[in-house]
Parts: sequence; structure tokens; C-alpha cells
Amino acid sequence: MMPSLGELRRDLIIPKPGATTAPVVPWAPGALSALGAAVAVIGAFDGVHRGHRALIDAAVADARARGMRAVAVTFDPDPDTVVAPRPAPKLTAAADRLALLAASGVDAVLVIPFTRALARLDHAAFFTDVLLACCDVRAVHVGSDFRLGRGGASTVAVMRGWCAERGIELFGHELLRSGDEVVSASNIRAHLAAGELDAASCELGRRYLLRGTVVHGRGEGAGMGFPTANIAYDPALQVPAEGVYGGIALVGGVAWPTAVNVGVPPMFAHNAASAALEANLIGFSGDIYGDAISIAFVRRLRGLVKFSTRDELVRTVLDDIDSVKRELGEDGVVLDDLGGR
Ligand SMILES: Cc1cc2nc3c(=O)[nH]c(=O)nc-3n(C[C@H](O)[C@H](O)[C@H](O)COP(=O)(O)O)c2cc1C
Ligand SMILES: Nc1ncnc2c1ncn2[C@@H]1O[C@H](COP(=O)(O)OP(=O)(O)OP(=O)(O)O)[C@@H](O)[C@H]1O
Repeated sequence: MMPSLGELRRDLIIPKPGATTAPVVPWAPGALSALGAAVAVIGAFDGVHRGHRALIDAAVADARARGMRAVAVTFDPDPDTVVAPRPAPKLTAAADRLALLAASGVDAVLVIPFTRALARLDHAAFFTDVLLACCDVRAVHVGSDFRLGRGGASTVAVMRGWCAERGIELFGHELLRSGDEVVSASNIRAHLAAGELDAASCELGRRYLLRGTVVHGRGEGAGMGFPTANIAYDPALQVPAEGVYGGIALVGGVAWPTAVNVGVPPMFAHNAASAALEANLIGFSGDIYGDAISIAFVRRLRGLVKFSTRDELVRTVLDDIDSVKRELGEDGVVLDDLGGR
């Protein structure tokens, strides 16, 4: 059956109605001084996965115990896109990453512009000139693998010593695991790239979501009995492995069960207009060219096949659509309070 509204809202990165979301504050000297003494949790937080959320929960609990405010400290752009020779595809665009952090239970999200100059700072300069210049931080929470400074020179042990001398407690938490692997953005990307949707969703703590825009395709799908929305997406985002998936598409405030094709269809690979991401929205008819669309991936159904006949392709895709209907329903669900997202 179609997932509940609550599940959809979480999958589609929509705050619950009435949920409080923290302010997202760009870095500036003294920008968070009004918060008073605070507990910081620091990271790039791509995906805001279960490991990140466990770490944030620990920081919020510590802040509450101290009677202080909790601040998630993150960077924009993601540091990896500035310093890595070949940046990894991202699980979340910056806006989604910040929205997830703002809804995580912290009292503020501090966004530090990440530049090559910032990457060159050592931990002492980062803490003094950047973090403490903005906020009265009394405790810092990071994962045990967290590193700061040029080439990641400063380990948790080094930072803990420096902080302790200044009356700041630094906690390097053991990393959350899922089975026998650490929950990490890198592992989630690898699972998605391998089509291992269950493992990716489990570590992420929700379904993977890809946002895009509906664009014109070859327009052959409608003639085949399954019109598809061709979707253009940000190439910096991680795409699940080529194949056919069942999922949920959010367009204009309605969540539709959807059959999704990821990858240029092998039968039409010669056509430059072939979309690498297209979705048949079950129960929908209408014109959505140019609209924003989000796809939450629920189940991988199969790999892409180069069928020998068009009939075979049509029969198989209609079967795919039937199996999505059985699992996710045959009609859209209106999400009435989307908060503009
Ligand atoms: C659920 C689904 C599964 C698909 N599976 C395949 C496939 O296995 N092989 C293939 O060549 N094309 C596959 N396609 C792509 C179709 O060939 C494509 O939708 C059709 O050519 C229409 O494309 P257009 O909308 O760009 O005109 C699939 C499409 C959907 C929606
Ligand atoms: N599984 C985890 N459990 C607890 N804390 C974690 C976990 N993974 C990362 N962290 C911490 O969360 C913060 C943000 O980490 P970061 O953005 O590097 O995430 P990541 O998932 O490890 O990413 P990547 O795999 O790309 O290195 C850091 O303080 C990091 O140590």
C-alpha cells in the first residue's frame, strides 16, 4: 500500500505540519552571540543520514543537560566539492541538507562558506577565528573520524587537547553502524550506485530522493500506453544504478505512485533526446512540463533490458507499472501543507 502521509513527508523532506525548524544562519562575526553558551555539532552532513542524526541527537541531549542551545555547524558548498580532485556525487543538494539539519532538533544551523582559504586553516585558527568568533561554544560533538585542517591534519585527539585547555569539551563519538559497516555518506552512495536500495534506505533512514525538472523527451511513451515525464536533474547529485524502480513522485503538492526508468533506454540509446531519468506517474494525467518534480526511490524492480521488439518492451513496462500499483497504490495523495518545498 501507499506509504502513510507521515512517511511521505519524511521521504520527500517536508517538515511535519507544526514542526519547529531552526533558523539557518550564515556565518558572520557574532552572528550567534544571542544564543548564549552553546553546544556545537560539526560536519558536512551530506544526506543527514542515521549516523549524522545519532550524533546530532547526542549533541542536543548534551545541550539540554547543560541548559544550553545546540548548533549544527556545517559548510556551503560541501567541502568535498572545493578540495577533492574528483568530488563525490552528493546525496542532498545544499538546500535539502540545510532543511534537514534545521528540522533535526537543533536550535540553529550555522552555515560557514567553505573556501580553499578556510580549508588551509589549522584547528586552532578554525576554532578561534571562525567558530568562537561567531558563537560562545562550550562543547563540541563530532564523529571519531572527524578531522580538521589542511589535509585533515588535526585528529579528534589533537582537537580535544586544544579545546580542553580553553575549557571546551570535545566529544569524538563512536560511529553508528548498520550491520557490519559504518553508516556513512560514502557507503550510501556506493549502495545507490550498486542498486542496493534497501541498504541505502536503511542507512539513510528514509528513501533516497532525487529532485529535478520535467523536460521534453521524444514523446514516444504516450503512444506506447505509458506516458513518461522526462526529468532533468543536477548532475552533481548521486543517481541510483541504471534500472527500473518503483517510487513516489512529488509534483505540485501531490505524491504519485511512480514507475521510474534510470539510465538511457538501451532500445533508444541512439537518440540524443533520450532521457536518462523518466517516470510514469500512476493515476496522473496533465501537462507538467517545466514543473519541479521529486522522486523518492522505494524498490528496485529490475535492470534495463534491450528488448528485441517494441511489443516486448511495452508488455514488460506495463507489468512493471502493475507491480508498482500493487505496492504503492493507483492514485496520488495530496500533501496539503508543503511549506513551499
Ligand atoms: C518503468 C519503465 C521501464 C522501462 N524499461 C525499459 C527497458 O528495460 N529498456 C528500454 O530500452 N527502455 C525502457 N524504458 C524506456 C522506454 O523505452 C521509454 O519510456 C520510451 O521509449 C518512451 O520514451 P520518451 O518518453 O522519451 O519518448 C522504460 C520506461 C519506464 C517508464
Ligand atoms: N556513522 C556515524 N555515526 C556518528 N557520527 C558520524 C557518522 N558518520 C559521520 N559522522 C560524523 O558526522 C559529522 C559529519 O560527517 P561527514 O559529513 O564527514 O559524514 P560522512 O557520512 O562520514 O561522509 P563521507 O562518507 O562522505 O566521509 C562528522 O563529525 C562525522 O565524524
